Amino acid sequence: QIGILYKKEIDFAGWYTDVLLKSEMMDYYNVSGCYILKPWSYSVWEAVQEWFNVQIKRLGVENAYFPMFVSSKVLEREKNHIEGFAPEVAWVTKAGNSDLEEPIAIRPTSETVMYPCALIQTAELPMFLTFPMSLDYAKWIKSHRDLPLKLNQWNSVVRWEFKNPRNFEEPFLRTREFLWQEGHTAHLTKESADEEVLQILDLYRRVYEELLAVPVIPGVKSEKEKFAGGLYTTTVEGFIPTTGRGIQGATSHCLGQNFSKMFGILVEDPNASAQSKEEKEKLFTDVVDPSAGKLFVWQNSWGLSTRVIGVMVMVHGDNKGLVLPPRVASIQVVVVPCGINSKTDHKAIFKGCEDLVLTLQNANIRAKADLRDGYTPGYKFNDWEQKGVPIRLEIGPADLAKSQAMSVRRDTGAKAPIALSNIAASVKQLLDVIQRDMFNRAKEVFDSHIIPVVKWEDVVPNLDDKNIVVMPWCEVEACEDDIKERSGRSAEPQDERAPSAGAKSLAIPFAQDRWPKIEQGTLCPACGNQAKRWTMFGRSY
Ligand SMILES: O=C(C[C@H]1NCCC[C@H]1O)Cn1cnc2c(c1=O)CCCC2
Ligand SMILES: [Mg+2]
Repeated sequence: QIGILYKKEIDFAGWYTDVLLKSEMMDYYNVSGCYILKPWSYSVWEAVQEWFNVQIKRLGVENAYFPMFVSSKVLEREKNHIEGFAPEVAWVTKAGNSDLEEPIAIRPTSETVMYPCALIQTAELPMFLTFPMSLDYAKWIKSHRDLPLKLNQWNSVVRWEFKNPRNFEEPFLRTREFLWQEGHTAHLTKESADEEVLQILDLYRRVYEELLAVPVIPGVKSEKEKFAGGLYTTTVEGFIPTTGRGIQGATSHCLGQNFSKMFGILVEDPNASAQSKEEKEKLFTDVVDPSAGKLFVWQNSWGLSTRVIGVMVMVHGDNKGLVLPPRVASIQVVVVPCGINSKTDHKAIFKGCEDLVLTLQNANIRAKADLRDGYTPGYKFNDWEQKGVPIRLEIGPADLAKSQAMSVRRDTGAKAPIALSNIAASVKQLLDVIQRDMFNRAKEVFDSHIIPVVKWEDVVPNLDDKNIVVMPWCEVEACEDDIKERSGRSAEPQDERAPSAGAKSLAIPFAQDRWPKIEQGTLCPACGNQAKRWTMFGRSY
C-alpha cells in the first residue's frame, strides 16, 4: 500500500473508504450496499460483542436465535411500526423456478419474528391460532412468574436502503445488511421496563466511551424522531467533527404495551383476585378479555450495530490512516526490527524482537513482531500506521545494546525509549494513556461543537460552521418540522455533494444541567412557544 491518497479534511468520503480499504477493514462486494467485513474490522466487532455479552448476562439476558424470515401477515400486523419503513423490506418471492405461495420478508428487525401471539386476542386470527399455540415469545410467558423475560440476538438484518444517487452508501454507517445485537424484553410493570431501558443505554454509552474512546450524549428522542412502534426512545448521540453531523449511535426503546396488545402477550395480573374457574375458561374462548385479571406485558427493545466501527474510524482516523483505540485493537503493539544490514547480527535482533513479544503476550498484551523479509522498516512503519496499531516498538542494535526499545504512539506520533526491563508494565500503562487521551481529545472536540443557541438567527450559521446547536426547545412536533425546513437553506453556496440538509432534533439530553435552567418566559428560538428542555439539533447521518 502506498499510503492514504485522500486528505480527511478535503475529501472525507474518499478518505473514509481509502482508509477502510488500506487498513484492510473492508472490501467491496458485487451487491450494492453490501460490504465484506475483513478480520481487521470483524475483530473490533468481536471485542464489542465479548464485552457487551458479559454485561447483559449479568442483567439476566439470555442469547437466543430466531428465524430470519417473517411472513407478511405477521410483519404487517403492527401497523404504525411498519408504515414508512415498507420500502426498506426485502422479500423472498421465489425458490428455484417456482414462486412462493406467499412472499416472505427477510427480517429488518425481529419484533414481529419474536412476538407473534400465543393466545387468542381476536377472532380475526385463523382458527389454527385459536388454541394456546406455543408460538415463540408468549410461550415463555405463561405466568407473571416468568417475567421479566430477557432475550437478545446477535444477527444480521436487511434494510434495502434506497438512496438518492448523491448520498453514497457508507460502509458500516448505512448498509443494506448489517450486523447488530437486538435485545427484546418483557416486564410485568412499566417501572421494571423503564429501569432496564436506562441500564442498557448506559452499556451503549460505555461501549462507545470506554471501548471505542468515542464520546456520546445520552438522551431521549423527540416524538417525531422516536421509533413509531414504541412508547419512547432513548439514544446515545455521537458527532462526526469533519462533517459537523450528528449520528445516532445506538437506541434503547420502551415499547410500552403497543406490541403486547398487538400480539396478545398477556399474563395473569398477580394483583387480580383469584380468577374464578369460568374466568380461566374464558381465556380459551375466541376472545380474550384482558380485564379478566390479565394484563398486557411491558416491553423494551434495544439495538447496537456495526455502525459503531464506522463512527470509530471517522472520529479517530487521520491522514496516515486508521487510529485504533487500544481496548479494541486486535494488535496493540507491533515490534519492528531495525538497523539490519550486512554488518549487523540480525539473528540477535530477531531474537530480541521475539522475546519482547513473548514478554508482552505473557502480560496479556496483544503484540506481534513484523519479521517479514524483503520489506524495509519504513515500509513496515507505514503499513502498521495505516492499520492503526496503537504502539510500535523499534528494536535496533543500539537499542539492544542499551536494553531498550524505541516506542512510537500512533495517536500522537510521540517517540520515547522504554527500558526492556519491566517493559510489560510500561507498555500497559502507555496503552491506558493512549486510550484515555484519545477519548479526552474527541470529547473536547465534541463539547466545543455543541453551541447553545437562544436566537434563531444563530442556528444556520452555526450549523454551516459544522456544529450541533442546543436550544431551549418547545418540544412541539410541528415546530420540529419547521426547524428542519428552515435550516435546510445555508448561507454558504451548497457543496453539491453534501447538501446542507435541514437540522433534525438529535436528542433531549438527560444532563440538562450543562446549560442554564429554563425559566418561565424562556421562549423557543424557532416558534416563540414556552421552552421546555434544552434539545440538540443538527444535520445528521
Ligand atoms: O428496528 C427498529 C426498532 C428496534 N428494533 C430492535 C433493536 C432496537 C430498535 O432498533 C426500528 N425500525 C427501523 N427500521 C425498520 C423497521 C424498524 O422497526 C421495520 C421495517 C424496516 C425498517
Ligand atoms: Mg432506517
